[in-house]
Amino acid sequence: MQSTDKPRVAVIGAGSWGTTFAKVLAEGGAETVLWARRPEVAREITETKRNSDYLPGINLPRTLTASTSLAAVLSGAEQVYVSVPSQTLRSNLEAIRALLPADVPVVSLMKGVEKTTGLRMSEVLLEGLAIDQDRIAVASGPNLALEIARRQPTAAVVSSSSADTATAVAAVATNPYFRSFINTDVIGTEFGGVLKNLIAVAIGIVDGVGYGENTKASIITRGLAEMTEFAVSLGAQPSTLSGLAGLGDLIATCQSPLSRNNTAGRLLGQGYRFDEVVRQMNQTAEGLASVAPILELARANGVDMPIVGQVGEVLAGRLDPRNIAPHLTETDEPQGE
Ligand SMILES: NC(=O)c1ccc[n+]([C@@H]2O[C@H](COP(=O)([O-])OP(=O)(O)OC[C@H]3O[C@@H](n4cnc5c(N)ncnc54)[C@H](O)[C@@H]3O)[C@@H](O)[C@H]2O)c1
Ligand SMILES: O=P(O)(O)OC[C@H](O)CO
Repeated sequence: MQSTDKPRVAVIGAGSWGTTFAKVLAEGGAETVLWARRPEVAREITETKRNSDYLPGINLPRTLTASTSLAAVLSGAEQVYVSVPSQTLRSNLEAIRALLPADVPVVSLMKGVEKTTGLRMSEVLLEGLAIDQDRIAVASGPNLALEIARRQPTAAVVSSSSADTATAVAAVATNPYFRSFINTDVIGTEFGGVLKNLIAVAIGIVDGVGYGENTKASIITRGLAEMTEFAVSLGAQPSTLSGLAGLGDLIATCQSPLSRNNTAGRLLGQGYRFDEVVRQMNQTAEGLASVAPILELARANGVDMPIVGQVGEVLAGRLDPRNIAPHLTETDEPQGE
């Protein structure tokens, strides 16, 4: 990155999180430009400093502008942040690849896995952009967009196989109300964000059914054990799963009505079918698409995921949501905690 006081950064995706992260970067001092898919969204952000569809009531920084031109947004960017729905990343990268400035860090803000391949978002970035792995970073943590857009104090973690890249990104993605820590455990950081969504769907389901705090605490606690076993089996450090990207995000997502995954679960628990829930959600609930590929990876690695498995059964319409709670283990045999 050039050593200017105001680095120029690009954010791809003007939904809730892309817009909020752009606000974080701009309020940390970066010259920030957002890429929006829809012209009316780009116009509203640039002209009225609002993104009313995604962040109602939030005033965006005066310096923040948006455009539908990827070339204009990426030109001169010293860091690039990507926040589109995970299932659309690969096709978005086809347009980004030729326009990406040389040698700049590319940061995934996403929390899903690709349904067709089971790949994490940093792996899709690696394939789709054909850049050095050390240029790729991911940012994750207990980061509900609307709270951060309201400048409520929050921490995140930036992870890259290169500590230098993680440090450079965290230095820019920090402001008085948003603090970025760093680590080099990309696998643990990404899987933390993906897996907590699935547990949040389970929590939403039992909430919708009407079960109380004991049920939810049991699912959160056993869910963290399930998340940790899965992620460690795929190469994560256990400590990452007890950090911001694991436990931290699990707490935020499971207890907040702002969470789309939690909301989707609640609708399922109230008796709506999967297709009805998808129709009602007008924002991305990543967990719904990640269940199947995560269960596939778990099977391939010999990991039991009873809670995520039950979520999959509810989504498929094979399990009554009221029966999800007792299924915290694969068998009725007593097990060590
Ligand atoms: N919203 C949050 O609180 C939050 C926080 C942390 C991480 N995330 C993650 O950020 C990612 C983006 O989530 P979000 O909340 O911004 O979602 P969103 O639904 O609010 O916005 C998604 C954005 O991607 C754009 N997009 C680009 N290409 C698209 C395509 N082909 N199809 C559909 N939309 C396309 C949409 O126009 C929209 O602006 C997800 O992986 C999510 O898990 C979200
Ligand atoms: O709204 P959700 O469920 O996608 O969760 C948002 C963030 O990931 C919380 O950290």
